[in-house]
Amino acid sequence: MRLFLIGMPGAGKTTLGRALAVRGGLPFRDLDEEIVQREQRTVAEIFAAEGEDYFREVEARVARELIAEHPRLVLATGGGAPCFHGTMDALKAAGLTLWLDVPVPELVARLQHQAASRPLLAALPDLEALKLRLSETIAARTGFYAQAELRCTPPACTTEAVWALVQRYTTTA
Ligand SMILES: Nc1ncnc2c1ncn2[C@@H]1O[C@H](COP(=O)(O)OP(=O)(O)OP(=O)(O)O)[C@@H](O)[C@H]1O
Ligand SMILES: O=C(O)C1=C[C@@H](O)[C@@H](O)[C@H](O)C1
Ligand SMILES: [Mg+2]
Repeated sequence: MRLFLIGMPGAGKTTLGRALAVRGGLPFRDLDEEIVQREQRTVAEIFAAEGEDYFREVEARVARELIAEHPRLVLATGGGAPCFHGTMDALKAAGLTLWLDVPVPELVARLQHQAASRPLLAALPDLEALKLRLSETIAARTGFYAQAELRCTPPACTTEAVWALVQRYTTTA
């Protein structure tokens, strides 16, 4: 089986994805990390040198390559990945999608010290601006994220709770 974790930056896709892969004995990949490896530069460097459109093209291609390479997979996607180039449809066609739906105040608490390394959150003057940017981004993306078959929201996004959700879905679907 393939499980795709989607959601906002800071939602915990990488952290939970790794743990779920261990729990289920499945290979784990992180889409941002795969892009960085293949491009030999950071996400911030790609955005700065090539712009967002280029990043979205690479992201969409690498997502499809990972799907083709891995019949069994837990994939932590990038925050914007489902929203460009039909990738949400590609994920849904290839496996089970799970939306980590984390409220804005929690995202702010997690991201306030990390925003500088994230191109779409960098250069914001203060916490209010970060909050506004995250709220606007969620509003624009919810139409994609909400297409996921499964959704969890804290405090129910623990490894065991989500693994049980996945098991229930795969044995009844
Ligand atoms: N369940 C959790 N409770 C509290 N903090 C968490 C939880 N999961 C992750 N974090 C923290 O939130 C931050 C973001 O987590 P993580 O990198 O897993 O998110 P992500 O969704 O992969 O983000 P990105 O879109 O940037 O890749 C990290 O500092 C991580 O330690
Ligand atoms: O939310 C986004 O659009 C992004 C999230 C990160 O995972 C990276 O994919 C990149 O910084 C863009
Ligand atoms: Mg991540």
